[in-house]
Amino acid sequence: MAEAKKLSGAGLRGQVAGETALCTVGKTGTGLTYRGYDVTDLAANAQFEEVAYLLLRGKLPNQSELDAYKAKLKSLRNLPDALKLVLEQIPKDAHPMDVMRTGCSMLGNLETEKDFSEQDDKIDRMLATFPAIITYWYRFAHEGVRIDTANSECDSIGGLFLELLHGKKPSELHERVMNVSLILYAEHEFNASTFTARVCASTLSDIHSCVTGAIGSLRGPLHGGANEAAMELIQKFKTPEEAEAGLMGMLERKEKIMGFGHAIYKESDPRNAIIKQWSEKLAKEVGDTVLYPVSVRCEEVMWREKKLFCNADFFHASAYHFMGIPTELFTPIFVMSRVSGWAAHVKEQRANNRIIRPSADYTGPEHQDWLPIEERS
Ligand SMILES: CC(=O)SCCNC(=O)CCNC(=O)[C@H](O)C(C)(C)COP(=O)(O)OP(=O)(O)OC[C@H]1O[C@@H](n2cnc3c(N)ncnc32)[C@H](O)[C@@H]1OP(=O)(O)O
Ligand SMILES: O=C([O-])CC(=O)C(=O)O
Repeated sequence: MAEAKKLSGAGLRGQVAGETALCTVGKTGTGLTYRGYDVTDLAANAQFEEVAYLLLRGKLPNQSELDAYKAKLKSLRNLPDALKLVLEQIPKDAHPMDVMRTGCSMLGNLETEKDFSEQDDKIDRMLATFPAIITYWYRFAHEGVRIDTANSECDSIGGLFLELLHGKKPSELHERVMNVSLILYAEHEFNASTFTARVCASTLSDIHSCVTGAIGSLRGPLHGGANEAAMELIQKFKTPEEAEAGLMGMLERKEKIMGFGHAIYKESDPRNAIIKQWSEKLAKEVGDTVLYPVSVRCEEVMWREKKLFCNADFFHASAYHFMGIPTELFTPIFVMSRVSGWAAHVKEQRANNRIIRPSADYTGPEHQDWLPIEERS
């Protein structure tokens, strides 16, 4: 009893809460695989759509399967008018993660999953429309423009997002970085948002409810929201020396440094080295002499002082910034990617379901006698 209490009080860390064939995280202190494929190989060679297919359909697609899958996703990019109307009501100062949550939920109202035989089509529709949902709202709220989300030039989901955001086809480099980023964020075993999706799925709820709940979990700064918090941090510093002094002060005051540390990895987050390389390339492209060196110094200081390493979020901040992406849209990009992992977990849960319902150790008062209202203090 006492042991169980200690464990549940500590965020269920180290407890096995189910089975998955989708992903391994940090098996050797580091390392990340999707259905047995190393994320480093996937990030170097695959397209995000290929990885989504792998997660959702169980195998890497051959060329004709990939072509057909991409064509299907491309054909699903239009937004229903009723969804556009809802997005147009959301204020400019709303948090874009709230927009994603509402957008997903509204899509579920308009195109409800009536039974699980529809799940693949509903999932593909979410993959195809999420970049459109966030950019439609963003451009309408900030510029008063109603963008056409259905007829963009880019084939890829990452390219589509940049094209809709900036109103022009992205460079090859930027489309490639978005592709890598979406691959890195696609799946991560029983992280908080995925676990949320699985708990919801275990009640036999619909796919939009599972994903809407997961978006809510991802929003927090201890999870997906850390990429935005990391951007706010590095933007405070003008030089690596300032960054070092600033971080030392924060550590002394026992403040959390966003973008560092991990619940599972003990040595490093393998996604960091990959996105860091791309951030460096982008820094060169834009002639940055501040944000990238500041980020590198933060990494050095955190390792030297605390043996804490950058997680996937830290160098994503500078990489996204160099591509002209507003900070508040960083976490919605995570959603565009992770919907593939969430949905794959929902499918896996449904295929072998039992309602997820753990127990709690009771820590409240023992029996209390009923008190009539006039006798209460
Ligand atoms: C894609 C993702 O979602 S990755 C995670 C993104 N989140 C962040 O970057 C937020 C910052 N990081 C954190 O808050 C944590 O490291 C988490 C939430 C990721 C993991 O939390 P936990 O598993 O509870 O951390 P863990 O048990 O390893 O912490 C060990 C110690 O390091 C400290 N620590 C961990 N991360 C940090 C950090 N980023 N900054 C300062 N100290 C930290 C903890 O406070 C704890 O100290 P204590 O023993 O004195 O209490
Ligand atoms: O696994 C976790 O706890 C958080 C994480 O890195 C992710 O979801 O990508």
